[in-house]
Amino acid sequence: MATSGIEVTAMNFAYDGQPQLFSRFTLNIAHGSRCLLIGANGSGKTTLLKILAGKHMVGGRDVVRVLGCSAFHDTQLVCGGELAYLGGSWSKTIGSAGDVPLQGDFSAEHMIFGVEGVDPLRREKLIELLDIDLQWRMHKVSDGQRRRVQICMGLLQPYKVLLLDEITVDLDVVTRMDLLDFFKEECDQRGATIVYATHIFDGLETWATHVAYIQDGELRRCESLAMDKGNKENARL
Ligand SMILES: Nc1ncnc2c1ncn2[C@@H]1O[C@H](COP(=O)(O)OP(=O)(O)OP(=O)(O)O)[C@@H](O)[C@H]1O
Repeated sequence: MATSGIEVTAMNFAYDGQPQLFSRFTLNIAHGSRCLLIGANGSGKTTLLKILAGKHMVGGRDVVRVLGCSAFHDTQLVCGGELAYLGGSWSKTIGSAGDVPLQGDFSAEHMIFGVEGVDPLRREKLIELLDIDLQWRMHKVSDGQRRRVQICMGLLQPYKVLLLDEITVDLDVVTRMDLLDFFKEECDQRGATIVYATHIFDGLETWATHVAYIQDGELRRCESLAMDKGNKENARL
């Protein structure tokens, strides 16, 4: 069964009062791929992921398509958990104050078990994988521990498309590798599609199936890595 993954067609985008960041930008990511999104600081990776996550309205319904639906207009994609975005710091937007870090004396258990309609086995697996102590108080843990709870919550629903923006940056090496293995399993077993923006390439040479390289809002390269397996070129990602 052929299912569409991510399709961006001739997309134009600029932040208010800024020059055009994406101009007639086109990208196709096949269903079931693990695509690395790479590029220099400011090249547009986060912006692209947020657009794919339906956080910005860009053009009409046909410009940014995820799983055959419009990323922005078809809100059931995000509400139903099929399209998930994990990135940035854990914050909430408060009116004119902008993004304010999440504060408050909550336990990890309160946060994780607060997500409704979750398969308990999947939840158990994630808690174990991320080595989370349910008694952690969220305002007293390290950045990496807080990040693990954030990742756990973001993965509780079995997404079909997962957009990751540098989320493994605070994780220790072992947890990062375990998580990458979990993502690979999710693609192989459930046909999930993952786009992962990162600057840390350790262990990704054989993990990724595709790489997309953007420079100043332009797609410079988008290709399969499968043919290159074992090729030293990949090690220089
Ligand atoms: N909210 C915003 N308003 C205006 N301009 C923005 C905003 N967010 C990002 N930009 C600009 O858009 C461009 C792309 O930023 P973006 O965050 O997408 O890059 P990036 O590739 O994710 O960078 P990094 O690797 O540093 O995370 C940059 O020039 C940035 O200054």
